[in-house]
Amino acid sequence: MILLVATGLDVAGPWLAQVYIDGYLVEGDLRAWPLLLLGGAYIGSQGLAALGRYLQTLYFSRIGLEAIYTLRQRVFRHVMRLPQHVHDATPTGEMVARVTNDTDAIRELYVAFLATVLQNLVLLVGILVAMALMNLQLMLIAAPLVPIAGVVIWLYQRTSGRAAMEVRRLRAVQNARINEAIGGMSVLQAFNRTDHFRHHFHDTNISQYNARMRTVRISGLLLRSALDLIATIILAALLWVYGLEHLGSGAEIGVLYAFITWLGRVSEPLIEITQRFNIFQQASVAGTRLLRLLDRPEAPQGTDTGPVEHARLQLRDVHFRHHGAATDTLAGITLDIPPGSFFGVVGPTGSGKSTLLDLLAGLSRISEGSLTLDDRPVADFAPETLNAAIASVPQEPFVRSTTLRDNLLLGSEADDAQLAAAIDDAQLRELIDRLPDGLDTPLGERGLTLSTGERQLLAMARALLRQPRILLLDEATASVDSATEHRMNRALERLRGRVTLIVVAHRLSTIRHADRIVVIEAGRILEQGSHTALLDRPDGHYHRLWHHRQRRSAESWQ
Ligand SMILES: Nc1ncnc2c1ncn2[C@@H]1O[C@H](COP(=O)(O)OP(=O)(O)OP(=O)(O)O)[C@@H](O)[C@H]1O
Repeated sequence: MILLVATGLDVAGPWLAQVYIDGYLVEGDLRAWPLLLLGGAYIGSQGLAALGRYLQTLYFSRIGLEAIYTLRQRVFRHVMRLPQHVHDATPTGEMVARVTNDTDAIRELYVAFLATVLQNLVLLVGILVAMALMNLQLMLIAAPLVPIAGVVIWLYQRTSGRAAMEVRRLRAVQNARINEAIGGMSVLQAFNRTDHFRHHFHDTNISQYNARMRTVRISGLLLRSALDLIATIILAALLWVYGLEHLGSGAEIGVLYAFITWLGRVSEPLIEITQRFNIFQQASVAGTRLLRLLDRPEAPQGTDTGPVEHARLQLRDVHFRHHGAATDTLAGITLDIPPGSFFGVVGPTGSGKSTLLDLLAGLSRISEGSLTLDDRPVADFAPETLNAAIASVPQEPFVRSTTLRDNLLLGSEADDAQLAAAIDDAQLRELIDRLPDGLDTPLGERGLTLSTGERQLLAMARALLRQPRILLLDEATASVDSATEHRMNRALERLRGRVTLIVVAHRLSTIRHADRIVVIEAGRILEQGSHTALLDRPDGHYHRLWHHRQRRSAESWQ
C-alpha cells in the first residue's frame, strides 16, 4: 500500500509541473498563488514519496533481517548436529561460508533484489500509466523502451552471469588459499615456502582482477550506455512527434516537460533491475547450496535421560568402520570397564586408539556389536545425559582466544570452589600462578600461548568441572617436558578411584599404574593386563614396546 502511494506521489511531480506550465506559464499567468500552490504540492509530493520509500526500505530490510536471523540460526544448529564424518570431509572454510556468506546472499535477495525490483517495477508501471493518461500517442512512442530494455537485460544476464560466477569462484579459491596459508604460516616460514604461496596467491588475484574487469566492461557497455542510448533515441522520437504537432505554437510544452522527466526516470529502474539480477543469481546458487546442506541428515540423537548410576562401560565384539572406508578401523573389541577403574590403551600410530575413545564418548556410532553404559546402549542416551557422565580430553583440545577462565567454563556455570577443585585436580594451579593475570589472562588464538601439555591440562580441568563419572584422555604426544609429564601423572593419580579413567597413552609411564592396559594394533586387541602381568610375557607386544621405549630413553640421556 505504502509502495503504491509513494509511487503515485513520485509520478505526480512532473504532472503538477505540466499543469503549471501549460495552465499558467504558457498562458502568461504569472500570479503568485498558482505557483505557490502547485510548487508546494510538488515539493510536498516528492517529500512524502521520499518518506514512503524510506518506510518501504525499512519494511523490506526488516523482513530480510528476520529471515536471515531464522535461517542462520537453523543452518548453524544443523551444522552442529551433523555427523562427525561430514565435518571430517568438509573444509572448515566451506562450512563457515555456508553459515555466513550464503545466508547473507539470501538476505540480499530480500533487501536488495525483491525490494528494488518490486519498487522499480511499480514505478515503471506508474510512469507508463501516467504517460498514457496524459497523452496516449506520446506514451506509445515511449513504451517500446521497456521491451527493448528487456532484451538488453537478457543479453546482460547471458554475458555477465558467467563472468560473475567466475569472480565468485575465484574469490572462494582465494579465501581458501588465505585460510590455508595463515593457518600454516609457521610451517610455510620454516620451510621457506612463503614466496611459493605468494605466487599462487598472485595468480588467483590476477585471474580475479581479469574476471572482475570483464564484468565491469559488460555492465559498462550494456547497462548505462545501451539503455541511455535507447532512451535518447526515444526522446528524439518524442521531440519529433511533438514538433510535428505543435510546431511554432508552443502548446502543451508542459506535456513535453513531463514526458522528458518521466523518460529520464524510466531508465533508472531498468538499470537497477538489471543490476540486481546478479543478486538473484547469487542467492539462488546460495539457496541451492544451503538446501543441500540442510538436506544432509543430522547425526541421530538418543532420548534416554535416565540417571547413570554405576557408569559401567561394556563393549561386546564392537566393530567400527569410518564413513566411506573399505575396512574396519576397529574389529571385535570386547572390554568390560568397571566404575572407578583406570584403563590404559596403547598401540602403534593409526591403530584405532582415538577412534575407540570417540565411540566411548558417543561422538561416533559403532557399526556392529554392542556398546553399553549401565547395560543401556550408549547410542540411546540423550547427548546431555551422556556428556554429563562422560567427559573427554582430546589430543588437540579446543581452546578459544579468550581468557583461561572462559576456556575452563566454556559457557557453563561454576562457583569458585568448583573451579578451584577442578584446577587442583588437573594440576593447573602452577600454570595459573605463572600467568600475569592468573585465570583472567587471555590465551591468544587457539591457545597458542600454551604448550601442548598445558593445553591438555586445561582441557582436563574443563572436563572435570562437569564432575563426570568417566574421563577419557587422549594423550597428545610422547614428547612433553618432564614437568608436564609429572603434572599429568599426578593429576591421574589424584583422580584415580573417584572417576573411571580411560587413557590413550603415548608415554607408557602415564599408564604404568593402570589397573589394566589394553594393547591395540590394526583395530584389534592384541593383549591386556596390568603392567607387571604384561611385562611377564617375554614374547608379548607390551614387553617389546616397554623395553624398546626404555632403550630409546636411555639412549637419549647418554
Ligand atoms: N574420518 C576418517 N575416515 C577414514 N579413516 C579414518 C578417519 N579418521 C581416522 N581414520 C583412520 O582410522 C585409523 C585409526 O585412527 P586413529 O586416529 O584412531 O588412530 P590412533 O591409534 O589414535 O593414532 P595416533 O596414535 O596417531 O593418535 C587410521 O588408519 C586413520 O587413518
